[in-house]
Amino acid sequence: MNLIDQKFLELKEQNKTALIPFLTMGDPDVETSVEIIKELQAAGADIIELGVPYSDPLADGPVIQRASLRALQHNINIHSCLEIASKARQEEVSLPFILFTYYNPVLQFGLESFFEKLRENEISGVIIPDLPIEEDEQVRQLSERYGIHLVPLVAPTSNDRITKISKKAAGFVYCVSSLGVTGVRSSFYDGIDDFISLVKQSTDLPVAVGFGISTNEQFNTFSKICDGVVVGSAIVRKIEEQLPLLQSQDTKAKGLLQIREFVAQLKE
Ligand SMILES: O=P(O)(O)OC[C@@H](O)[C@@H](O)c1c[nH]c2ccccc12
Repeated sequence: MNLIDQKFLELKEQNKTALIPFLTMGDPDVETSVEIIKELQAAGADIIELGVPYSDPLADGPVIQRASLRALQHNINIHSCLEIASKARQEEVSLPFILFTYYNPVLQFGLESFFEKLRENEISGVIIPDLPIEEDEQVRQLSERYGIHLVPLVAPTSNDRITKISKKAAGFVYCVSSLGVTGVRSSFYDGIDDFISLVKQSTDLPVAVGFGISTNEQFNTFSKICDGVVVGSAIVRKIEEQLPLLQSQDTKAKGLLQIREFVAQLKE
């Protein structure tokens, strides 16, 4: 069974909601990303979105854009992200991984070898935000052949495409809570409850929500209506704040602890 399916089943039995952190791989470097992933597991994360930095992250706000720039200074690419995933596994991280990447790096890598490598490195899912369902047939066939869940995004403006997207979904359906780009928010799309219930009616798969979520209160609010909550920018911002501590061996542990404590309180 795919690790994502297994995780959602476990959480459903415990009547719990998945905490799904996103972080930009290689920010600030490969070794630190592996250490942060270990902290996320210790903090109670359930599934991790491993973000592949990209030069033109059109759906990302300033926090993730800055993280991508920092990572790209170290020439982080899909190969490095696979290396990070593999090293995290060697360090006893057993959580399901989802590779989050824009489509261009996948095309550069080669579609078939991309999925071969995902399977080799025990990555259970992939999210490609700029691959519309109308153009994803070849990617979908490969994802099914290699047993990697191609997790779709639905937005409040998806309307009549929600059913079409949900029918082809695998793993879970990712509801984007707001229009615009990623980034911490204090309010969300007006009518978000109706939007999420519409998505839940369109699929038997788990439904997760993301975009803008940064506090324990917001996590608890969404956990009443969703099976998973994605938190990206707030965690990437916490990493950014800790960079001075993370970059020195003497203070690295303190910086990692700050990240772990921030993530742990989201789900308390
Ligand atoms: O950063 P936020 O506002 O917490 O949203 C999650 C987001 O980071 C992550 O899922 C993601 C990162 N880049 C994206 C681009 C499109 C959709 C989603 C994403």
